[in-house]
Amino acid sequence: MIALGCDHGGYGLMQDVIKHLEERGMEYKNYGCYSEESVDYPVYAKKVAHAVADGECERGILICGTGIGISITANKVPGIRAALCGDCFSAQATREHNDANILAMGARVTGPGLALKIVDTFLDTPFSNDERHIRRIKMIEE
Ligand SMILES: O=C(CO)[C@H](O)[C@H](O)COP(=O)(O)O
Repeated sequence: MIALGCDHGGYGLMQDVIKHLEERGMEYKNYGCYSEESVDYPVYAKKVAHAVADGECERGILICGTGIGISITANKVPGIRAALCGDCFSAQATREHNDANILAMGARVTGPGLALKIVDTFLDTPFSNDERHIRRIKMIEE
C-alpha cells in the first residue's frame, strides 16, 4: 500500500501519479489534498509520514510545489526517510543506499513524464541490504 499526499501545488501531478499507479495495479491510500484550493503542505506530509511510520503503508509519495517543504516536514517524524528526487539516479540511489520510505517531488520543478519514471524507479528498486548502508541508517535513527 502506497500512501499519497500533496498540497495544491502538487495536486495536478498527483492526479498523474494516481492514474499511473492504477495502470500498474498498485494499491494506494490518498491522504489529500483533493483540489487545487490553497492548503498547508505540513498537514498532508504529517498524515503520510505517520501512515508509513506506523506501518499502515509500506511507502509514501509526497508532492508539493518544490518538494522541499513537504519533505522537510515528513523527515521530522521518527522512522521516516523522505528523499526529494528530481532524477532517476537519485531515486535509485536513495532506495539502495538510504532505504528511503517516502519519495518527495516538486510539481513546479519536475515535469510529469520524468516524475512518473522517478516513481517507477523508487517503487521498483529494492534496498541493497549492504552492511555499510545498514550501519549508516542505524546512525540516522540514533
Ligand atoms: O513548494 C511548496 C513548499 O515547499 C509549496 O507547494 C509552496 O510553498 C506553495 O506556495 P503557494 O502557496 O504560493 O502556492
